[in-house]
Amino acid sequence: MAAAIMKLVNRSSQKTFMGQLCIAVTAAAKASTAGVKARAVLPDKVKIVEVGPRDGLQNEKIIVPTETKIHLINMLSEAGLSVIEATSFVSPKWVPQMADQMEVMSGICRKPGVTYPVLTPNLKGFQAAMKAGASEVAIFGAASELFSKKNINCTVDESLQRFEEVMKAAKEARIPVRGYVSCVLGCPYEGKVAPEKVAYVAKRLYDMGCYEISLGDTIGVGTPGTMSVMLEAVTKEVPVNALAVHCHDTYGQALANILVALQMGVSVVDSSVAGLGGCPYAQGASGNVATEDVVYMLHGLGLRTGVDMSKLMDAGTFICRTLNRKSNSKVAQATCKL
Ligand SMILES: CC(C)(COP(=O)([O-])OP(=O)([O-])OC[C@H]1O[C@@H](n2cnc3c(N)ncnc32)[C@H](O)[C@@H]1OP(=O)([O-])[O-])[C@@H](O)C(=O)NCCC(=O)NCCSC(=O)C[C@@](C)(O)CC(=O)[O-]
Repeated sequence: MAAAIMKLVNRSSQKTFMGQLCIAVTAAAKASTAGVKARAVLPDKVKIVEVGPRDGLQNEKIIVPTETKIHLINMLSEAGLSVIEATSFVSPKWVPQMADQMEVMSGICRKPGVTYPVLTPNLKGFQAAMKAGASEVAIFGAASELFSKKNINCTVDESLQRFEEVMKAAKEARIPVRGYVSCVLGCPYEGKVAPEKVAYVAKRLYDMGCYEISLGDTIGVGTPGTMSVMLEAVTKEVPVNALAVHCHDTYGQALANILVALQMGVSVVDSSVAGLGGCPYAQGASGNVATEDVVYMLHGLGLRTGVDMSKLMDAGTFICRTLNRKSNSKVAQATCKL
């Protein structure tokens, strides 16, 4: 597949290359997964869910000042991102980096038309999020028992029971709820994860009322082949227009995996500015795919995102300079916006 792609690079403009890369990736996915049908047509608009301020920053070793978080979120909304996951209402003993949830929520400049979802693992988190004025929340489960235990200290079925309580309260308060399924393409503790288990958890979250299910390759081990097999299983249970993909880039496969998901009808992509992040309960997992790289690919494919690349790059530069770290975005590296 690499040779085929290089051939295409040599004789194509960037836009044509992206189109042809689509075809090459589809061919590879088809070859490795008998029976998988990729859609010929890509969505014309893709919603990006920016998770940098939460998924990205939760893993930073040094506590990031609240003012920095607020400034980053405001820069991201100015860049045209319409969904920015702002923080999480989890136990500060488990994730100290998110202990300033209240201050972050009260400090950000809420731009009309932008939503700022927050993670809520249980009713306590949901109630705190309501006090902070959150207008959307996310519950987060896993397709792996061991990961569930390490991340939220309960089994998958226990977590689903907790989420029912959150859903009930959210319905009463008319708050939309997004659902996450972690470890959809592999688990740091259990290894392989069955696509049927992913489909089971995704369906449970969808049936209890989540309007969107984000499928997380938490440790970034997926490939276009495993992504298409997993999506094939999940789309039998959950409508594709209610799915999002959330790819970490540990093995450099995230953009290819996203492309396969788009071809299979997914039109919501999670990403993190400057590729910040990792999960504190998944050692060795790298950050999310960089938002800059996703936007570059999508715009190259002629798809609309509503994101202003230049302002997005400024947000990436700001957070990298402030944290004194190198951007994981290839686009930022290529254009020296570091
Ligand atoms: C779920 C719990 C709380 C269970 O933790 P627990 O210890 O089992 O909870 P508990 O109910 O026994 O309570 C223990 C203490 O925590 C407090 N507590 C209880 N709930 C809350 C709350 N909501 N907010 C604040 N405090 C809370 C509670 O009040 C009590 O306080 P104490 O009496 O000891 O002083 C804990 O395991 C936790 O906070 N886990 C969060 C882990 C986390 O945030 N992980 C990262 C996010 S997931 C992720 O990154 C993956 C994702 C979404 O990005 C997708 C992907 O990449 O795959």
